[in-house]
Amino acid sequence: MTVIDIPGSKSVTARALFLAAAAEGTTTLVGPLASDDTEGFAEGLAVLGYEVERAPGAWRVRGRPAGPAAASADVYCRDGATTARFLPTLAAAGHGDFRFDASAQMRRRPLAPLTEALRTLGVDLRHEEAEGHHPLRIAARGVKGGAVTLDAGQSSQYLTALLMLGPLTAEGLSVTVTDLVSEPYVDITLAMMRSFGARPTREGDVFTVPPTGYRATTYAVEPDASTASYFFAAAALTGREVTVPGLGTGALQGDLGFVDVLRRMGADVAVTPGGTTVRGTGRLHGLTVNMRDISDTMPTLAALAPYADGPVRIEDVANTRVKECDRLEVCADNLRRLGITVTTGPDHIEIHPGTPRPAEIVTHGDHRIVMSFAVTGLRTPGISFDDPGCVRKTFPGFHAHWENALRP
Ligand SMILES: O=C(O)C1=C[C@@H](OP(=O)(O)O)[C@@H](O)[C@H](O)C1
Ligand SMILES: C=C(OP(=O)(O)O)C(=O)O
Repeated sequence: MTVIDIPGSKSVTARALFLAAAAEGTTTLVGPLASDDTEGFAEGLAVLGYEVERAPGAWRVRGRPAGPAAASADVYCRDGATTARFLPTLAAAGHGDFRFDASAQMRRRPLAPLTEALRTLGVDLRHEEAEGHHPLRIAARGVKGGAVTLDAGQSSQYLTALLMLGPLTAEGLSVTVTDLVSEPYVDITLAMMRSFGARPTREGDVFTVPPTGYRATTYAVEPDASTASYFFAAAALTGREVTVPGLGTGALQGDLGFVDVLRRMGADVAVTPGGTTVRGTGRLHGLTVNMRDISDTMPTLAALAPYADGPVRIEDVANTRVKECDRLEVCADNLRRLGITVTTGPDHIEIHPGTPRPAEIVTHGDHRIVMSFAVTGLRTPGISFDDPGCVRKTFPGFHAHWENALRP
């Protein structure tokens, strides 16, 4: 049995940083993820004037319920969509003149439903270049609150940002969603807001958040379930048994549901209060699966799929086209480089069984393309990457960890 220590969840760390910054008192995050995304978030907070202390394994944030200490700031959000969508929303609740920018990759990713909702709530927000994209400027004067309608069919992060803003408004917030992807991420948001003393509620498509503010706490960050998916897929492919402690029945992250896909394909899976174990059985069946809720694991499955005994069809993942790259086409293109037959449609990908041949994977700077095709590489020697270092976004130590844990 191989026990794998997986770094902290990116999604949980980003939310915890927002909530800690907005809370009354000082919060300690235990086991936060230290990676480009989350360090970028923490540095963004520091530029806004929050006190953030980062020691290995524990980060402390002194909350400022009134908002950023800086009267003006220029914040660079790097590649992180959580940073690029959550931080401007936090700043909007304060008072000051703030500019936000991001990497070329993040500048291409959409923002409009969130920034339109903020404007509806009275926030003075201006896109400097392309409408609905970074860079942007906010003249923050606090947010009164009220009711907004939101299309979160492209990204749940718009809704998460607005929900986390709710307790900081003067009168509370109500958000009606007309569409919603990646719904389990919203459950993470609601659960974590409650851990910081807020009282959000949901009735169908309507989310209501009273203006309670937040209270500091000590918050333990669970391991990252999307990162764990590569190690679980490795077990299913190679017949090993892999256990990830700390990610079990009580986990917040929907991406742990990836192990249900592996179970359907033939792997043995045990999810217990202490962690999750996947054991490969030698069977890997083809299947059709809807990954709308867990689309960060679509590339993991796509990279494993050639080894299944029938076609693997992944449906309802249109929004993977607006991630770090167009993941549907980039997965298809790389699988074709490996000699595999693939078709794509607007919201699906279908991969046929085959024997991958060695090739260089074109990563488009997408960490998940590297980590996913590392799974393919366990059975196909000679797979390389044009930019292996882009794993720094969520898992800087990936390559060493992978070699140590899984190479024979
Ligand atoms: O809220 C979050 O932490 C995230 C939500 C998901 O994004 P979308 O809602 O854009 O699918 C996910 O893909 C991303 O990695 C993290
Ligand atoms: C889509 C991702 O990241 P984000 O949207 O947070 O940049 C991801 O980590 O796969």
